[in-house]
Amino acid sequence: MLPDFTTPDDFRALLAAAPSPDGAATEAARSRNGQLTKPPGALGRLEDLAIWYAGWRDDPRPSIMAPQVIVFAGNHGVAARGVSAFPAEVTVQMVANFRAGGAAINQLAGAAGARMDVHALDLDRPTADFTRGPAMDERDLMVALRTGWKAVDSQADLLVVGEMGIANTTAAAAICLALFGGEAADWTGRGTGVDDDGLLQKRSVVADAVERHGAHTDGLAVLARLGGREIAAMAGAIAAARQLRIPVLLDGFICCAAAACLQALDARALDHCLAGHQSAESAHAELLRHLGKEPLLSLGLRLGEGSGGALAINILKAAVACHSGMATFAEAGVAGDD
Ligand SMILES: O=C(O)c1ccc[n+]([C@@H]2O[C@H](COP(=O)([O-])O)[C@@H](O)[C@H]2O)c1
Ligand SMILES: Cc1cc2nc[nH]c2cc1C
Repeated sequence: MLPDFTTPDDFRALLAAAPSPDGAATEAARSRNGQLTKPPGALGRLEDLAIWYAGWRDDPRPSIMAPQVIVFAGNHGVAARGVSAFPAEVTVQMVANFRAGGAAINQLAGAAGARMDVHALDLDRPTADFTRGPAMDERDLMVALRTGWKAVDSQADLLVVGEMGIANTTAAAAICLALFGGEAADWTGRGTGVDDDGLLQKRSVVADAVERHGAHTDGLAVLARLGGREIAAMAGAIAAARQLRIPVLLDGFICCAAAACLQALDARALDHCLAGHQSAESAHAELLRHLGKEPLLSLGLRLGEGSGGALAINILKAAVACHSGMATFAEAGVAGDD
């Protein structure tokens, strides 16, 4: 059962008390892996993926039958500052496209055998322009966090969270600058494809925002001041998945910025997460280094929507299928190496 929360302190307490992978299931999976009909280590990273998954699911021989993809959408006041190649109306238009089945993520979730849910958060009430004040007040932050928290299906066995929000690469860059420091240019990329002038404008908006709000180590303060509703909802969903022992495949730059806010709250908060892919958004590689995550895929995607996470479901499914479905040396009558 998923506990509920109402205040930021409740949320912090839940994160601090979140479950860890099961040691006995991990060890049993490691032992099984050593008996499978292949030279030791020959399935490379797939072996570690399956053992990791087994530990989180508390099942030495698991399967992935019910992956869930959730796309959260939000609108950003900072979009009015000329930081995106596309107008803010695209957010609501793409939500209609997700619901009609016409977006890339519909196809990628389908190809991975995942159910897909879409949550649009108050699209007609954009967050405040964070160069002028906090993007969200505490109430808005808690509503968005709880939307994400409650969106996770407790019966899912793998989760991908994705987003749609024009201007949200600006918010994600500001979050990274506030949490990790450096220069605005280090964290600011082209998003949907701004030109050179747009990139300069975006960098100055990111620098202004962090100058106004200051660098912070508190993940909830950073989420409220510089984030957005879909970013907070992704953080809520990732945190809920941990409570439910549902492993998570992280998506691109914005998803990982949401995850970074959780990591700032608790160093172990992302232990149940893997990086699904490395986005082409220029700062994603550095963000993944800060999260200590090695991406499963690197295909030049810079779409968001959960696309890279959804693609990676297929890799994890394949790893778990090998682990749980292969014969052991004894079962197959194949001579071992001893
Ligand atoms: O996931 C990524 O790494 C990623 C990189 C660039 C753009 N996006 C998507 O593009 C939108 C944000 O881009 P922008 O230029 O409006 O900030 C938002 O809807 C994201 O889903 C996503
Ligand atoms: C068309 C379009 C689709 C998207 N999907 C995620 N972000 C997006 C941004 C745009 C502009």
